[in-house]
Amino acid sequence: KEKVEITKAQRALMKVIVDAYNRHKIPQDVAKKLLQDQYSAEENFLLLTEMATSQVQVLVEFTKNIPGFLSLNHEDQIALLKGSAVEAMFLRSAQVFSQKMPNGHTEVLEERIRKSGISEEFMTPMFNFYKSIGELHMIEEEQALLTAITILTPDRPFVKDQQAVERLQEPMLEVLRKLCVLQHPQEPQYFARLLGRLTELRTLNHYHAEMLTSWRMNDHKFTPLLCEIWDVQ
Ligand SMILES: Cc1cc(OCc2c(-c3c(Cl)cncc3Cl)noc2C(C)C)ccc1-c1ccc2c(C(=O)O)cn(C)c2c1
Repeated sequence: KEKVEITKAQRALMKVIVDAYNRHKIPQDVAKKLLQDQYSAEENFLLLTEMATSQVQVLVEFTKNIPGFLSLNHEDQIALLKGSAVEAMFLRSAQVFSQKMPNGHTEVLEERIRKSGISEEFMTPMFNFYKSIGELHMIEEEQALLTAITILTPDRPFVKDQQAVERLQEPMLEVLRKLCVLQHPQEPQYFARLLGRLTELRTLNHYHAEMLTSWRMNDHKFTPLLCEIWDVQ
């Protein structure tokens, strides 16, 4: 039986990531807007666009706190953010869903997503993903590390120095592997299940590109920040 122990250095790395993850969240006044009572498809789209824009800002701040990220080549920093934004946002919105947000936000959020001009064919994989994340009952350390690992994916488009990104991602994967063994001793496959979610996330990129196209076809406007990070307009 392998004796798994998280070293002091690994615990320090985990603390930096979790603190950054907890520090950077969508401001409450933005999240609260979900509860306002207009429910038209237009209103829902505008609210979700505001959420997404706020979430991108949160994501950029979180990423800047990942040890070593700011030492990467600047173009690679941009390539990693652009390449991982949708996945990190699906991961965050899935975690928010499964945490059963306070006072019924979850139902309201689901209602707004279902009525924002997203076609049925994208709803199913999206809510299946939300469900599969919910079933994992991740602790916040796992959520924070999984988000950092998603951002530090070396084979994003246009990344020049993939080895430099691998050198940052590998220690995160090792800490997460040990954490999973310690947190879920009765489930040796838990770490593999977490990594399986990252594969599922990649498929959502494809659906999301189609969602953007169909929104744009119906003349929906995005914010400058979303246009920049998602290469639209
Ligand atoms: C819930 C959502 C949706 C969202 O994006 C909304 C969108 C998406 C899309 C879709 Cl629908 C689902 N998943 C990922 C994408 Cl990226 N694709 O396009 C859009 C807009 C532009 C219409 C962005 C962000 C949040 C979000 C994130 C965190 C929190 C949070 C907390 O951290 O405490 C509290 N609340 C209410 C949150 C809401």
